[in-house]
Amino acid sequence: MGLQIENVSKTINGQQILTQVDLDIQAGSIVGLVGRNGAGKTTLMRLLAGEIQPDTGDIRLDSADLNDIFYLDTLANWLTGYNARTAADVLEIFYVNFDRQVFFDILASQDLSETKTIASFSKGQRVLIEVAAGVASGAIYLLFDEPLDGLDVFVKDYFKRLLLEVVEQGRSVMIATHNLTELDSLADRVFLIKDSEIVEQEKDSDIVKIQFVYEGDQLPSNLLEVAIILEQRGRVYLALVTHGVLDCIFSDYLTYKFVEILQVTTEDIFRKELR
Ligand SMILES: Nc1ncnc2c1ncn2[C@@H]1O[C@H](COP(=O)(O)OP(=O)(O)OP(=O)(O)O)[C@@H](O)[C@H]1O
Repeated sequence: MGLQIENVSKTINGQQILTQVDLDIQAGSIVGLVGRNGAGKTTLMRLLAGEIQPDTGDIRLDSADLNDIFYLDTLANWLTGYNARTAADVLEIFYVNFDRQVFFDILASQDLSETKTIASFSKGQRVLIEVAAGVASGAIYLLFDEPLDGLDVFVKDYFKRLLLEVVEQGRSVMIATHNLTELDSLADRVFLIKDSEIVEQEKDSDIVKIQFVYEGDQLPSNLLEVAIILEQRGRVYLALVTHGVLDCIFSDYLTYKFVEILQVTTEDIFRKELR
């Protein structure tokens, strides 16, 4: 069950964008897609939505119906000349299960007018209209490119609640984002695109984030070789290490003091993988 991508590669204008990508999106899950600017996140979404074709590989959908995927390519140009009512007329054509009531209820809950031209809404409000369209579309797979961009904290909270409702219905969401902190509280799985390849970020990886005070003048070279120092303030260090290194640090309690283990975030992994 789900949406499966197998061995997908894509070249655009001679540039290898994606190489042998394998990914599956299970029913009722939220998947995060991260990577540096230009890594290929939007390209992957366009492939999933059937807007462009892979050079090699397969994209398989359990229902075999591409209308089960909701994706709006360029938000800036999307239906901006319409208002919500006329946009709903267009969306109904594309998504056979589009539910106008759900669409208008979401807009009303956020005080967004049905008759105002979409172009005249703020950036964050337009994002919300896109999300409302996705939820109301009835599509099983919702692909959102930077949906957290420009949302204030209250709208973000509302967005998260909407996503949880979507997931409870057995539908799935893919979010491409640079907002790694928000992803931690949202995504069941996170995939990183790096050098045109995709890697799932293991939540239970061997990496540990620690904060400690080092009493010596300079961190020893054997630690520098294996640790990633995220931050240094005076003698206080924030670092990523493996469990094995942690054991050595704990055994040297005279020079390493106040060692505190902190939660590893997606942002930490991102920094580690891409440095
Ligand atoms: N139509 C196109 N013509 C030429 N190059 C393209 C085209 N579409 C994408 N690319 C290139 O493919 C690469 C990946 O672009 P893509 O938009 O998928 O990246 P992204 O990860 O979404 O980036 P960002 O985080 O900046 O939005 C970039 O180098 C981009 O220039």
